[in-house]
Parts: sequence; C-alpha cells; structure tokens
Amino acid sequence: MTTKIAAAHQVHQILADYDYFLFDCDGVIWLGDHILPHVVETLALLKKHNKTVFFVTNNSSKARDDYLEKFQKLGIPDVDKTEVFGSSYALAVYVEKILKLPKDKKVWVLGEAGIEKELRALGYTTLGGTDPALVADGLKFDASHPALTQLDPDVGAVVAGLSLNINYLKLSATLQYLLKDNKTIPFIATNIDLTFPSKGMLLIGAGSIIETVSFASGRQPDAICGKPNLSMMNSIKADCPGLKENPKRGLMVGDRLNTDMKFGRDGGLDTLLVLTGIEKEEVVKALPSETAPTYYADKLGDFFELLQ
Ligand SMILES: O=C(O)[C@H](O)[C@H](O)COP(=O)(O)O
Ligand SMILES: [Mg+2]
Repeated sequence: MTTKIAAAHQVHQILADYDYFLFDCDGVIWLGDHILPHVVETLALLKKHNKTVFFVTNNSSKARDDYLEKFQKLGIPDVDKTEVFGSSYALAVYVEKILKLPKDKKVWVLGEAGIEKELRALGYTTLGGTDPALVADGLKFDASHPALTQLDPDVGAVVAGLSLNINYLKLSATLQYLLKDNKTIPFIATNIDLTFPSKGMLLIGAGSIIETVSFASGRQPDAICGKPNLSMMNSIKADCPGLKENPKRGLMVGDRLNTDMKFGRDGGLDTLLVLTGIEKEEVVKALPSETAPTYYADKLGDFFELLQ
C-alpha cells in the first residue's frame, strides 16, 4: 500500500526521515527543456536542510557535463559532476571496467552525443552515433553505402541508447555489426525505458529503439546499464558511505515504476513516485505492497508548495 504526500506534516516527516535524495530527471525535474513547477525551490529547501542530493538519469542523449549545463540553464545552481549519474556514463564505465574492451578497439554507437562523449572521455574511438555521413538531407537509402558494405574490423562493441535522429541506414548499419562474426560482437544497451515523457505526451523511448535492432538481430543486449541495473546505485553508495551503511535514510524519487522505483527498492531505499511523467495515479494506488512505492505525489514541487 502506498501513501500520497498531500500535507505539510508529511513533508516535515520526510525531511526528518531521509538524509539522501536520489532524483530521476525526465518526468521528475523536467520534461524536455521545461523545468517542472517549484522544483528549484524544492531542491533549495533540501539544501537548506543539509540533505545530500544525487541525480540519476537513464537519458543517454547527454553526457554528465551536458547535464551540468542543463541544470545551470534551468536555474538549478551548484550541481557538482559527482552528483550526476547518467546511463551514458554507466555504459562507458561498463565497457571499460566490466567488458574490459581494449582501447585500440572501436565502439559502434546507435545513439546520441552523450554516449560518444562519455566513451571518448575514457579513450575509446566511436563510430556511427552523430556522424554526419549517416544523416544526409533527402538521404535516399543506398544499400551500397560504406557504413553497410565496409564494416570496420576494429569494432569490438555495439552500444545502443536513445536516438533522436534515427534512420534506416543507422539501424541497418547497427544490424550488420550485431550479425557480424556469428553474432559475437558484445551488445551493450543504456536502458529499457519504452517511452520518453514529454509535455503532454509520450515519445518513443530508448528501450523501443534498442528493441528494433534487438528484434532484427535476434539478440538481447549482453548488459543494460541504466536503472534498474544497480551499477549507478553502487557507484553512488561507493561515494556516500552514509547511504551505503543505512540505505533506509535514502529516498529514490522517480516517475517510472519498472526503472526508478525498482532501482530504489532493490537498492534498499524508500521510494517516491511522482505523477508528472509516465505513471497514472489509478495504477499506482492499485499496486500490491511489494511493488508499490513508499509514497507518491502529484509532483516534486509539492514538497515546497505544501510548506507555504
Ligand atoms: O527513452 C528514454 O531513454 C527514457 O525515457 C529517458 O532516458 C528517461 O530518463 P530518466 O527519466 O531516467 O531521467
Ligand atoms: Mg523519468
């Protein structure tokens, strides 16, 4: 059973019960480039109460540095790079530390600059991604395109994430690498989100794009690095001993049940779902206790508004 946050005393209780707040971004902090109501004031309130705040996004279109710029631009001050975790960073760390891909191997990217930047920051050469040669005005598909017929023998991994400029050539080139060498090139994905919350509508999510090449190749990703995978949770706890020792002093705030809420629950934290993104109140209220969030709220900004 879950509890709706709708009164000032509940906000005071949350401020007393938790020292660490992990925030999902899309559908919680903002929708696209639109910051949600009273989020700035709520974050300032938490800082005033000396709370530790982290941002954990599955949106791989941006690297952490890009998110720092976005926070600044949207009026959220003083966010440090160590407080920001994204699925593009989690994927790059996976390729380096878990897959242990040699740096002389290249990475084929189906995705945006966020993935490219985080991989390049670790010393990898990326192919595909935002390469302008793959997006030409009025591009008439040509099966003899070099991206399809001259595969790079140095590609040692295929990675896939949210792609906002997708086309048949990019999908088909990705498929070539997934089928190459008897389907043995490692296939790493950023996240499973099937939809992407936008103002007043749902857009195609990374999970649906990844599913396209997964279905065509008959391959499931060897790893999916974003929430609910606990790799980002473990990275946060590694830098935050207090949360590691007492995860119940932590609260995961998100908008999606099968990523954010599962991520928080599996990490041992309490959870709060906001209704500004993917989920609907009637669905949340009907959940069995084992999968229901600890709390839910109409929006994050209610923390501030209820105290006025
Ligand atoms: O399609 C996607 O990738 C997701 O909708 C997007 O990444 C969600 O980001 P988050 O809510 O984890 O900030
Ligand atoms: Mg979200």
